[in-house]
Amino acid sequence: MNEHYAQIIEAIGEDPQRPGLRDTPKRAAKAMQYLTQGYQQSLDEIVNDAIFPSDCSEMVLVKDIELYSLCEHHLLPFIGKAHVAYIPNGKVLGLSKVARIVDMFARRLQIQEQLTVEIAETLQDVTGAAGVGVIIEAKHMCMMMRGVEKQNSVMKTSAMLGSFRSQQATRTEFLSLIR
Ligand SMILES: Nc1nc2c(ncn2[C@@H]2O[C@H](COP(=O)(O)OP(=O)(O)OP(=O)(O)O)[C@@H](O)[C@H]2O)c(=O)[nH]1
Ligand SMILES: [Zn+2]
Repeated sequence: MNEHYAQIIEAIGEDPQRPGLRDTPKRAAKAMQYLTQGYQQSLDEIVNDAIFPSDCSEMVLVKDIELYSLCEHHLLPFIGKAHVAYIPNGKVLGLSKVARIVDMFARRLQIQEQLTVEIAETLQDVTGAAGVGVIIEAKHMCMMMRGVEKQNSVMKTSAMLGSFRSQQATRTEFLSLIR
């Protein structure tokens, strides 16, 4: 990856040998590896068996989980928040693991719709929940720094599974809790 970044720096008309840029390919490669570390992670490792028996059957919501992802079309960041809720069905998941699941999928090349669905389906698989709801609101640098250059538009996506899909009351509760 270092070599490729050096080529990109050259291709934009810069001198990869000038002092300020000499270590840039290495740094950029390291940063890119960090931003896409989700590919190296496995769900088992992330969840680490932090699934606990519980009688709770009320909604669990983790709101305002910040996320940083990369749009797969331009490799530019999209940045925002995820709100993740589920209705337990005999088991609850360690609180931090919800955010870890968000990060595992965000730290990949993504489109927001796919990211939203992947988080929802994974939480469903891991917990066997009666229902899962995920909403992501994000700003896309590819729409702000370039292209159509809209600074205030926010993309909102949702994925509703199980009772979040079939029961209006559950969906309404979720939406009112994140408001
Ligand atoms: N649905 C969806 N589209 C996205 C996402 N991130 C970026 N895009 C869009 O992907 C599209 C790619 O369109 P193209 O016409 O192939 O690329 P482009 O010429 O760079 O498009 P512009 O951004 O309109 O200049 C653009 O409309 C982007 O806004 C995302 O998460 N979800
Ligand atoms: Zn983009």
